[in-house]
Amino acid sequence: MAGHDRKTRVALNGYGVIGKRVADAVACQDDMELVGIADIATDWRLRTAAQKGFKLFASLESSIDAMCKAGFDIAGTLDTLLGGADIVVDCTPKRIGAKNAELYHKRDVKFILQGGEKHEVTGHSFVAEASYAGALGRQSTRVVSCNTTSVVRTLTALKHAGLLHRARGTLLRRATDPWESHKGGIMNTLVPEDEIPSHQGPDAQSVDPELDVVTMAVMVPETLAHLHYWAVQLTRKASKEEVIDAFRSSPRIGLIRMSDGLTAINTVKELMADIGRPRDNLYEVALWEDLVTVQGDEAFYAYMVDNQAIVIPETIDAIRALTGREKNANASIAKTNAALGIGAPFAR
Ligand SMILES: NC(=O)C1=CN([C@@H]2O[C@H](COP(=O)(O)OP(=O)(O)OC[C@H]3O[C@@H](n4cnc5c(N)ncnc54)[C@H](OP(=O)(O)O)[C@@H]3O)[C@@H](O)[C@H]2O)C=CC1
Ligand SMILES: O=C(OP(=O)(O)O)[C@H](O)COP(=O)(O)O
Repeated sequence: MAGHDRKTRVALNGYGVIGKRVADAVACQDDMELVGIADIATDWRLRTAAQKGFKLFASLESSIDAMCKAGFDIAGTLDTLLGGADIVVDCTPKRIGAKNAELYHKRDVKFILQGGEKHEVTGHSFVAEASYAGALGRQSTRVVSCNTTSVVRTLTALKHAGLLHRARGTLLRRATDPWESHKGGIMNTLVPEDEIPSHQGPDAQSVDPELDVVTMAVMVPETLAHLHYWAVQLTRKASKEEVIDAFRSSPRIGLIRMSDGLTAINTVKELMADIGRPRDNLYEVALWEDLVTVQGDEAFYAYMVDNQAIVIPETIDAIRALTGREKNANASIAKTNAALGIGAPFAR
């Protein structure tokens, strides 16, 4: 904590799929303190937060009564919470974050939005390995969506190796989050996204405008994770080993092998459960090393994206970048990775 006499005080707004994972990740950083959680929920979801000892606040004045009636000890409103925070991580549902940004500006507090919001709301989009330096000292940034994060991580690895010319990817998107599969899932169908490119390609360019990337997406009837297939035009003829080495150089890409029995997305999730990752979180892009195929100057590969977990380490790094607590991207990435055990289960 050189140069800082106390921990960064982090507030969280929206304790859902992403928010609860961010809260746990903040709580295990030695340079951060989770000062409270704001939400509007009145059911079991917030009760688990209370049981963990997190201080609870009401995101909306209009929710206070219902939250108190539900038995929660509410310490105040979001406004009160912001008063004691250096930065707020907004993990509310799509488009609510953009509305909340007005309040954060008014309160002059630093803030992070998630990938459901547009780039324009913050004017900066974040993936640690690609745009950390640009976030230093800013008031706000947007951690891009799960699929977009994976696209930027993998293409940045190829770019850093001098191998990336242009990339075209097909994304098989999980239909809904597991805990909501009784509400919003699809069954016995495949649903193509209604435009090409799907949003992830342009979103990746909001992080790195140099990327020549097009994405197409289809929703599939499962809830475990997303699966990507990529065809990449390289800058030159290369060997399979060069392409694999490029991916290996990223601290947040985990190489897995079909030949090791990791033949499907459920087996990879089982591995995460077996090694004791909280909520079976797979923070890394899990890329099949033995599927990587290179023909002349073209590379083909596939990987898995745990939509619920991949943006969590990015959010932790974004906190250090905005607050200026750590100026060096690699140092922040290494610190976050160590705290969350990222990289350990994968062969380097
Ligand atoms: N789910 C995913 O896989 C991923 C999501 N994202 C992005 O992360 C963000 C959060 O998504 P996700 O975690 O799935 O959302 P969830 O719906 O799981 O969680 C949102 C939480 O915020 C609460 N909430 C609703 N309205 C407000 C409000 N006005 N103020 C405060 N809290 C509120 C919700 O309560 P209630 O349910 O009662 O409304 C819920 O507890 C979105 O931008 C999303 O696009 C990014 C990557 C992956
Ligand atoms: O950020 C995500 O996906 P995306 O990169 O396809 O936008 C998450 O899987 C959430 O997607 P959702 O909008 O289907 O809930």
